[in-house]
Amino acid sequence: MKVAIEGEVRTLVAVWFEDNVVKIIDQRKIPESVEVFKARNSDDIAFAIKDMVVRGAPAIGVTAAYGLALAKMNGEDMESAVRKIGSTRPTAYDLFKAIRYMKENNYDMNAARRYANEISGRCRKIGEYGNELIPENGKILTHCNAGALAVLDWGTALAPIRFAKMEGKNPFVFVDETRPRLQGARLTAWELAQEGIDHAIIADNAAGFYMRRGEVDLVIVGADRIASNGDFANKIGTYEKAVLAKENGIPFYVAAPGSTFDFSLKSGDEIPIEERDENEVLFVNGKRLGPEESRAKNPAFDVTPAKYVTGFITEYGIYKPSELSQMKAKIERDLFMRV
Ligand SMILES: CSC[C@H]1O[C@H](OP(=O)(O)O)[C@H](O)[C@@H]1O
Repeated sequence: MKVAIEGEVRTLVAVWFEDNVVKIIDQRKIPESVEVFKARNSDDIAFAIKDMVVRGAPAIGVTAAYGLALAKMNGEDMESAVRKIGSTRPTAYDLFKAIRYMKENNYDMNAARRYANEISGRCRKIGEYGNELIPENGKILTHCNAGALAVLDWGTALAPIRFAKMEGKNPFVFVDETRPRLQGARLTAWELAQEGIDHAIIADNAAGFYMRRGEVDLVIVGADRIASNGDFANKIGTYEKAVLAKENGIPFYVAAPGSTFDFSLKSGDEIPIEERDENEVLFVNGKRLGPEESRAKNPAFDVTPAKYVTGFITEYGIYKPSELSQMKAKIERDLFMRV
């Protein structure tokens, strides 16, 4: 996807290292503007992840990788830098995978670049495999943003849709707006519009309406952490979409690279769920929605049991939840992934 960045038309990547700073597309500003947040140290990196300047499991991992390499370049105390970045957001497993990878590779900038390139290439494979699931004129529902902005360039859930578009299959996407931070309406819709992929933003509450009317061929979502048994955490609201898909006999797929799988967890009950500031729910664009007296609850993710998952689209292929042990074996033989 080509966009104007700092006055120059270039291929969009969510985060990169340039001019001795980590440059991050500021996702808080899209779709009004495309602005670059410049991180000069680990404090800036931690802020960018926590405040969702950058978000999306793989993109958080890549940002952490570049951020730790930057910290080492700056001569920072690395234990402190790791602690700061590692304590930003608890759910996305890619964050912890990236930290382990960088530690094993002495926080070297070339290792960060290698991490980024590996994630990008793996998500391209997700696109190739997932494309096989999309029929001609296929209608796909997705939740939140699992696109280039959540990864680097291809995305995860949007990667198969990009391949289907390139292959002339004319896909259509139902884009859940995804309250409260509206990653669907703001980010997924923006990515699809940039690439001329036909889509419609829908209220989160409207997904079941279209599923029951038989207008959705399949659901593809991203993930933040996937447990050994195939339970997975993803943006709040994913669980109810999965239940509705099963109720309506619609295939439900989860697209994620190996860096999102946490085989140390037996089930999704063990996945830490981030609670975010209540004001993300109480306010939209600075305007309070409810009365002053009202409080809000704001879990950023929910866990979907494996029984609702048709398959996981990964760089190794497509696996049913019951086949994840085969994928675990592949990861254990994968020099990059097995950290
Ligand atoms: C490709 S991972 C994207 C994943 O991350 C999002 O959460 P957040 O925007 O809070 O980082 C959401 O769960 C997406 O599916």
